[in-house]
Amino acid sequence: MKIHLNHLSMTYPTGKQALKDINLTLESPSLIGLVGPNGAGKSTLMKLLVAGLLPTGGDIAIDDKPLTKCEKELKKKLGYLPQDFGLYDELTIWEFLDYMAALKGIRNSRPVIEEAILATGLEEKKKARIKTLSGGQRQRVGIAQALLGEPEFLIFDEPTVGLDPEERIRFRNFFSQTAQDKLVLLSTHIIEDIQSVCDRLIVIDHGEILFIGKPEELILQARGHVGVLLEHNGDKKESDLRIISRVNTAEGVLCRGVADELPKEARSVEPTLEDAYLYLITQEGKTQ
Ligand SMILES: Nc1ncnc2c1ncn2[C@@H]1O[C@H](COP(=O)(O)OP(=O)(O)OP(=O)(O)O)[C@@H](O)[C@H]1O
Repeated sequence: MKIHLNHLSMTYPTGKQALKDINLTLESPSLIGLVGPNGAGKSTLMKLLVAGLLPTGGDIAIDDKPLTKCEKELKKKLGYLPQDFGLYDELTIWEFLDYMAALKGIRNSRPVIEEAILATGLEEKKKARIKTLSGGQRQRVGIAQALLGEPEFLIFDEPTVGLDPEERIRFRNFFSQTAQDKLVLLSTHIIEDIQSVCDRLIVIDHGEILFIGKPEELILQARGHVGVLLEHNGDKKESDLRIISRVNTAEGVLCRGVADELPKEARSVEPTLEDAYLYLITQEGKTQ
């Protein structure tokens, strides 16, 4: 499956331009991480991809056909977990998935539902009412409904929000397994979630793409721009380093930060993906 976004723009009726001239090709199989700060335009991009919104400029092509001409076909191949996904509290997991399968037009839904329940580890809970589930279990139900009918293209908008670290690890592994033969697009602002699993990364901010490439390529861009320095007790030095974390140590507070040019008191360190992402975002902030 190949999805091509051609000069895509979206301006809401309020006048807010949420996406500006996006050009992008997504191809299966791959697991693509879409990252950006709050309000960057991630959800808008996902809604356009599922034809939940119509772009105000440009177009989207699915396997070289305009999305406007193959919306039905796309919906059959699509699994989508929106950010604000409502569940029917009074239904059991099974009943809810049965209902979603009917909406998707899936015939003989029993084996399909069983498979989605198995994939999300919900076997023991399948007869439980949704209102009795934990946040992580509810999120799993959302993912299970996206998986119904073996979709080729999966979109998960902030799937790990509100989950505990253990659940997040479980989901990460799950996404990388799922993406082996599909196109999976995962939006998040938690870099850790995509660090080890995505083969491609798209960073957006203020409706524009700042980076497309492999996570290692983003890390390379930040080499020489990430440093640490010790802040002795009570001595908060003014520095050009934009601090991104502080850790208490026996010698004082160890600050980690990014800068175009590292101050001489800072020691250069190997960037993590999160450092590299924050460096990119701060660079962009300067040109705004
Ligand atoms: N229906 C709407 N009408 C007007 N403006 C909107 C609408 N939906 C989103 N926006 C604005 O468009 C911009 C992009 O929003 P979007 O929800 O796509 O960002 P996001 O990256 O998904 O953010 P978050 O991580 O906070 O969900 C924001 O400034 C937002 O306020």
